[in-house]
Amino acid sequence: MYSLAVPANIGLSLLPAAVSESCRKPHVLSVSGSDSGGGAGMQADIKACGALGVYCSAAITAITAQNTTGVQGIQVTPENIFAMQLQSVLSDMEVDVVKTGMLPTVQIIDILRSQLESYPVKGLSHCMQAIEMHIFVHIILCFSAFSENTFQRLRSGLVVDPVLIASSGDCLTSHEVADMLCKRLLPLADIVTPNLTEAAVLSGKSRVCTLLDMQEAAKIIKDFGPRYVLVKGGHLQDISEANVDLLYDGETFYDFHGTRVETLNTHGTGCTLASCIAAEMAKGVQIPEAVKAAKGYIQAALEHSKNMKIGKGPHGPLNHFFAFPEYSKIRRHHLFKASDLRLYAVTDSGMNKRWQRSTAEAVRSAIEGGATIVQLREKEAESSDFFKEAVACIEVARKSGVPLVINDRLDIAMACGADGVHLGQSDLPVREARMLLGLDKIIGVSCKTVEQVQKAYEDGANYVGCGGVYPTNTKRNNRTIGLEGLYAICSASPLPVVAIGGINEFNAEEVLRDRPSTLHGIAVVSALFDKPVVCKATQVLAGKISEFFHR
Ligand SMILES: Cc1ncc(COP(=O)(O)OP(=O)(O)O)c(N)n1
Ligand SMILES: Cc1ncsc1CCOP(=O)(O)O
Ligand SMILES: [Mg+2]
Repeated sequence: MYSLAVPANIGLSLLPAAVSESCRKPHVLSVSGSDSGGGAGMQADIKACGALGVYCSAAITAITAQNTTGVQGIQVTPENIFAMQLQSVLSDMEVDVVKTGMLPTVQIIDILRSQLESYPVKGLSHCMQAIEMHIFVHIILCFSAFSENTFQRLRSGLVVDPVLIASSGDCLTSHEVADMLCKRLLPLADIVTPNLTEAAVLSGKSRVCTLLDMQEAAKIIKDFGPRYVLVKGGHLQDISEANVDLLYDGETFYDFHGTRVETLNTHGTGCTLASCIAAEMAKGVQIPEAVKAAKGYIQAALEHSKNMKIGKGPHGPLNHFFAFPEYSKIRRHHLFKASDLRLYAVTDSGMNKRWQRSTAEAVRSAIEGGATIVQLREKEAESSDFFKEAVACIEVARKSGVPLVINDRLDIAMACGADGVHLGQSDLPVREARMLLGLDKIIGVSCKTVEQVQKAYEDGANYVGCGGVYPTNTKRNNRTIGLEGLYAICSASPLPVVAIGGINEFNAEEVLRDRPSTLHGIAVVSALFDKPVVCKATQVLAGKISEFFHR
């Protein structure tokens, strides 16, 4: 089992990541009920996404009359206008992730399912194709494991919060609806997020009240087809286990520990958690990391809401915007963002020595000039020297909030507390590196083929380094794949890609002009470090590439 303590400030650290320079906003479509009290449902979804810098559109499934004392009334949205809301948004706007909340009737679920088939969101188109392919391959290969894997890994873009019972205890839907949810929606879902009561309903168990029950329920729910099941243990009987959420991917259970916050202002935490997961996914974050980030946000929101007084009832709402006044003061934590790849500086001590500067000085200059991430690449150094250099460079990078990763050497990365590691195909396997580094750290992988990219994705990498795009003297005996090779990989990649190899201020435009959407930047060695003034060289390159990231 994978154990993860969630630091209370992680939500805060996420917020600046939301202040994106790119004009295209990650987009979540919330399909949920309206809460007149403003604490849960659609209102919570929009606030949570907004707080994380993600655009949120809305298809309202029902209008509820609610306040801090409970639910006073429910009016289901007429089917035609519900369908029209979905159609309006999905036909016009680029939705990254659909997040569902209250789905009050089987008709509403049916409409949603068929609209998702007509207007597949990012990843769901793959899913639909994958279902067809799955059925086909299933027949051909007689239910082989291959077909199942193919089916599983091609999905993304749907978060299902199975809102069956309100936090006040009010029942919001019927068993018939729960059944429909399992059969029609869960097979499409990336993740489903039941609390203990919902996990019992979905799994058909009479009660889910221990960690073992949670595991059993997760396994049963997984069989309906979602890629991940997150059973939320907020109300576990055993107080020592309370606040443990279990994430299950069909093989491994990941447990996420939070610290209990003594507060009654908990209305809407389920909706908020699922929305945060959807928001992080919309930014390109992978699901286990999205869950961790979302838990961190909830924890911080609970902390900051405990003294808030809204309404006379027992369950007040969260303050979703707790960190806004703090915006300017918050230093970015190194939760990976694809935009970090924009101008990726890879050091070379040989070059820096030739120009008579230490690696730390070179890193400082590259960051001053606009490098967005730094990789320390030492092919010859003794471990002790590499470690010392890494410590010095991390000190420099931390001051500016630019992430720093170590090339090849997981041991050095861990020992010096770097933000991550960049691994080649012959280095330690990514899956093992992820187990050792945990979910917070960045893992990049060098890939030259679509199969390598797919594996990197499955094993938990954050990004892919792809090249050599052009011939280079910096890395000998390295096959050049050209722009076509790069773009072929980008178009098949579920991960953000950075291009590397022979890129400089003269050809960067060519690489980025018609870039596929998964190509998030360029990585360079000699174009920065084989120059007399690193800061100037970085500024020039940053200037050349900036226009391609302001669409
Ligand atoms: C961003 C980035 N992409 C690719 C590489 C190459 O890594 P690898 O293939 O392991 O080769 P070495 O750099 O270790 O020689 C990279 N370093 N960075
Ligand atoms: C490390 C690496 N991996 C593929 S090409 C390359 C070298 C890139 O160096 P340069 O930017 O000087 O061509
Ligand atoms: Mg390597």
